[in-house]
Amino acid sequence: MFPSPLRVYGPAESQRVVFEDVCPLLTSFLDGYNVCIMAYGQTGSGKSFTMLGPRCQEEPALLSEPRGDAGIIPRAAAELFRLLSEDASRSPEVGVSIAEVYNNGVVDLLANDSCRVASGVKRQVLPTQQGKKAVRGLTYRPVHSAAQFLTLVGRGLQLRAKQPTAVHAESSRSHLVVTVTLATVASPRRPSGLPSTPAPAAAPQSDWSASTEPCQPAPRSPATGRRQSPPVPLRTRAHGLRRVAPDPLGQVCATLQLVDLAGSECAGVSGVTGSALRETSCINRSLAALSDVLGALAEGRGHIPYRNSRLTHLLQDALGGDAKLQVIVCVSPGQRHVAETLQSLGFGARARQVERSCPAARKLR
Ligand SMILES: Nc1ncnc2c1ncn2[C@@H]1O[C@H](COP(=O)(O)OP(=O)(O)OP(=O)(O)O)[C@@H](O)[C@H]1O
Repeated sequence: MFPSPLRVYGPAESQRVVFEDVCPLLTSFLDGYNVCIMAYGQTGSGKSFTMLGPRCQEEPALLSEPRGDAGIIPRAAAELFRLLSEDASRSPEVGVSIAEVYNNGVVDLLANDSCRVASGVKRQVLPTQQGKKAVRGLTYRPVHSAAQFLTLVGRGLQLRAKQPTAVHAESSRSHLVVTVTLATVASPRRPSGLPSTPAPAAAPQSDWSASTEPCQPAPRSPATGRRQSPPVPLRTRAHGLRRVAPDPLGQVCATLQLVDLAGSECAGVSGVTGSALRETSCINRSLAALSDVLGALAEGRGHIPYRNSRLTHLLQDALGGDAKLQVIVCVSPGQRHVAETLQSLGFGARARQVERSCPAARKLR
């Protein structure tokens, strides 16, 4: 077992600093690895702030040039398209789908109803022919810029379930999963200036089987000056993680999942009743199922209970497959939250025992 690095961000640390540690995973994604970055923590502890930024749900579109308190998703969108623009040898197709897990159902947040009005549509998680998990019928939109990407995220957020509680006036009542798909034609890297590879015609089905292609040395980011290889030791080369293999047509399709989990909460403290109480119960059960899955993976158990909740079923390939997983645990420093904070840190410790994980802890400012 390789110990995973643990980074604690204090209350004064900026969103930029947090993103600097996430940034190398984008290079991994471009290099053909599947990646999942998720924020976990009690309600009101700063998960949406970390992943999206402040008051994001009120914005029609998130800024494509991230500034100030912009979170991981807008920064990742900008960095992704910046990196893509730097390499003329790639002719990628980038696509986005956005789903929420609400009351143990998967809802497509980019779907339109029969009148072409944006409305969440329930979907099912089903196995693919490759034995992976996919959401059948999930809307997939090609994007060509960070601005397009973030317009879609803004649109999805308009539909995301929210509910004021005694703890948090804008509490998210669902787990948000933004999936970015990057389809490229597999070819050796070539110096820029040479003719580029033709773009794939359509979003391909992913194939997560193994490849033995060696990794390229990563360049330094002009933004941060840091080398953009993944933080070591994530479960990477040394741990046997592999890039996505090309399909028979030579296409590589890697996925980046950006997950803003709903917050764990004590119904007695958040004061919810009626339908909100049902939401709380579903949120807590799905988070417990997530913790159980990580525990089973950490212990190397033969049976991993992915199917105990829609959340773990949806994230099965990221949790137990060949993805690089980064968990950011958000905690509130207040004394009255100590029980929830300990529970969240316990979750982080559990995630850390899974060889692939690289949890970081974050305090609310
Ligand atoms: N690091 C931070 N600096 C400044 N403000 C923050 C920080 N983290 C969170 N906040 C603020 O705290 C409030 C709660 O944060 P946020 O909405 O991200 O919580 P959450 O964990 O997503 O909650 P829930 O699970 O209930 O949706 C928001 O007003 C947010 O802007």
